[in-house]
Amino acid sequence: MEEKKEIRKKIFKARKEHTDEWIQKKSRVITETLTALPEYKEAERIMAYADYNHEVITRYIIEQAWKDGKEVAVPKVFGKDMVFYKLTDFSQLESGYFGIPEPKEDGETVSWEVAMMVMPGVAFDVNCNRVGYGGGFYDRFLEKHPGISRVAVGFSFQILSVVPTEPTDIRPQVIVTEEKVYRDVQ
Ligand SMILES: Nc1nc2c(c(=O)[nH]1)N(C=O)[C@@H](CNc1ccc(C(=O)N[C@@H](CCC(=O)O)C(=O)O)cc1)CN2
Ligand SMILES: Nc1ncnc2c1ncn2[C@@H]1O[C@H](COP(=O)(O)OP(=O)(O)OP(=O)(O)O)[C@@H](O)[C@H]1O
Repeated sequence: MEEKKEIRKKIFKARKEHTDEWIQKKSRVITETLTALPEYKEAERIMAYADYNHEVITRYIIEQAWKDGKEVAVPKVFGKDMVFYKLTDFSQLESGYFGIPEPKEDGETVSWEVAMMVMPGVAFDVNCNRVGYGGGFYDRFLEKHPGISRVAVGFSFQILSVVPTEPTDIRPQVIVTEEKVYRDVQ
């Protein structure tokens, strides 16, 4: 099995090689599939992320969630933790941790009742294991909030047959790619 470091390197390269147009087109397809899921329909608030560097674009999901009357929040990093602030307009984002767009600090935080998390990731496998940037931010956050439903988004080139796991990993229950929906059966 490949090490996480090598996996990250390989996927970052693949992400760079895809054009903006490809990333936009497939992100729209992912949005269509994600917003048809029961997890999305049942959620009153969507805990999204603000994409950078050819991650799945979340703008379309966020816009749809606003149209559907859902509350939207995105994370800001503080030390080893993330705080989710309510997002009502993209102008509330500024460049933050490692250049990731983050909400300004004076925003309103949200509750995590009846919420769905849109999880980013670098690589996944068919059993819904996930490799992120290596900060452990999502594992730490989700450990404290087990009631939040977990839906990851990624492109099909990010799905590998097996990725390394750790005991602290918290798997998404669903992964949506432009080609397929993976559901955790374990
Ligand atoms: N858009 C987005 N926001 C997010 C995440 C994410 O995956 N995507 N996170 C998910 O946890 C958190 C930030 N986590 C991060 C953890 C480490 C690095 C980091 O070390 N980046 C370096 C090196 C990358 C590498 O080569 O491994 C860099 O960008 O230079 C970045 C983000 C919260 N916000
Ligand atoms: N609940 C937790 N409590 C303490 N440490 C944790 C917890 N979850 C993960 N960690 C630690 O965080 C580090 C990074 O974890 P991991 O490689 O799984 O990150 P990742 O899922 O790739 O990153 P991210 O969630 O930020 O995208 C590991 O050393 C791991 O032991």
